[in-house]
Amino acid sequence: MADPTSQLQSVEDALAALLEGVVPVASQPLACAEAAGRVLADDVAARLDVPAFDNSAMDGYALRAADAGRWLKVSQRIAAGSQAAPLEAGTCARIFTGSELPPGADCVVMQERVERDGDRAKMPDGIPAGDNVRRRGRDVSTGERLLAAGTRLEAAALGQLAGQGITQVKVRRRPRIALLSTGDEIIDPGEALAPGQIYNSNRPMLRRLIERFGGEVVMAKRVADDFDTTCQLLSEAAEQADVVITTGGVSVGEEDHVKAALEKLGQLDLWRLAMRPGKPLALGRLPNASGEARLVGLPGNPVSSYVGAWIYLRPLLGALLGCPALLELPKLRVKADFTTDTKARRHYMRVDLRFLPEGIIASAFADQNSAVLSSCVTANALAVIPAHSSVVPGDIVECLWLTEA
Ligand SMILES: Nc1nc2c(c(=O)[nH]1)N[C@H]1C(S)=C(S)[C@@H](COP(=O)(O)OP(=O)(O)OC[C@H]3O[C@@H](n4cnc5c(N)ncnc54)[C@H](O)[C@@H]3O)O[C@H]1N2
Ligand code: MOO
Repeated sequence: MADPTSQLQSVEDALAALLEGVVPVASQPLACAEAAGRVLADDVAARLDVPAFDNSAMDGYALRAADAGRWLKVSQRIAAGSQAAPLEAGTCARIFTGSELPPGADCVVMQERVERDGDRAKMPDGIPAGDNVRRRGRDVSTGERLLAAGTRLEAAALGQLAGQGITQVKVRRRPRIALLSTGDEIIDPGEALAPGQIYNSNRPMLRRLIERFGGEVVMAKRVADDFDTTCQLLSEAAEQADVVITTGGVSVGEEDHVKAALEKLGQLDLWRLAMRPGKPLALGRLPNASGEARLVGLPGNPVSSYVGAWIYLRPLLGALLGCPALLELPKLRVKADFTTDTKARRHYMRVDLRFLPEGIIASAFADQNSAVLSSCVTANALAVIPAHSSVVPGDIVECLWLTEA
């Protein structure tokens, strides 16, 4: 009998097939106030120097370094937001953090180091020129690239845009995702559970991951275990979405119709992978009015869907968004505290990375079965255990950190 693992495809081949020919989706102008989490479509150039003028890093006194060590008259007070007058020779200026440095001054001394007597102040010795001065353009110079195309607009990037007075940017539209849940046994929370039925845990789980990866779910339907219905809903989904995701129905059972429907309507690129969980995962294309939608057929077992989403949907959304940070999960090499061995499939084990003073330790969830979703709830990484290998406590394993970008 033929070895059932002999035709398994590698994860690398599957990723290459999945990303082959994928181009970023169209862009749209969007108010910065609405743009958190979105991906920049174009580079953004700085239109201002930041800081816009030389200013003080401390509350204290501005002076010429050459006047250090002397009693100086306090000739002006420069509050933040006001314009400084040139500094008269042999005097100092009372200044505050962020206030403009007066022309002529070249350093600032913090007030704790200064003795004050009426309108005079005693400066400490040996203040180097430039001390406590934040030079114009130190952070950003006009014309330079402020943010690169493909940047995900998170907190610091939104701050950078606001710092330039920018109110609108061009972002990629959110890739549209259709989520089809196959299986006659699947019902939605809120409905009464009959014997043999189970609730649809994959749909809300994948919806959340898709949102974290920058996509939006435009269609979410259940598909009965029936070939014609599967064909009809796959066609409908392909018209509405950039990516059609199915869960379940990709294995070898008589009620598994996704693969056959895909072969009838479009093209099956790849099926059956040398990974655990996720062996029956199917990748393909469905024609639609604008060309084609990609199909990712995730296995029904919740852990297989969850892991498949991190390994395949995250990079696919990265390619559709033109966002390099989403293409690959960050890798860490850390010490394992568990024992395992693998057969013909690479194992993506759900692990908890514990950040201890002595280093990072990967602890594996005890039950790694692909139907046990509890293993994903606290896992913050996947330990990648190569096929035909074994691990004992203390071994170094490669882990993929489960972070959205
Ligand atoms: N004879 C074989 N049987 C199976 C094989 C095989 O190689 N030969 N592979 C097994 C592996 S590995 C996996 S993974 C599963 C995946 O099968 P399907 O993708 O066809 O998924 P289903 O059979 O439809 O469902 C599997 C399992 O998951 C539950 N499920 C499905 N959808 C949901 C949902 N939305 N929410 C919660 N749970 C869901 C479903 O009830 C089943 O228990 O096939 C093995 N079999
Ligand atoms: O490939 Mo399956 O996902 O191991 O249960």
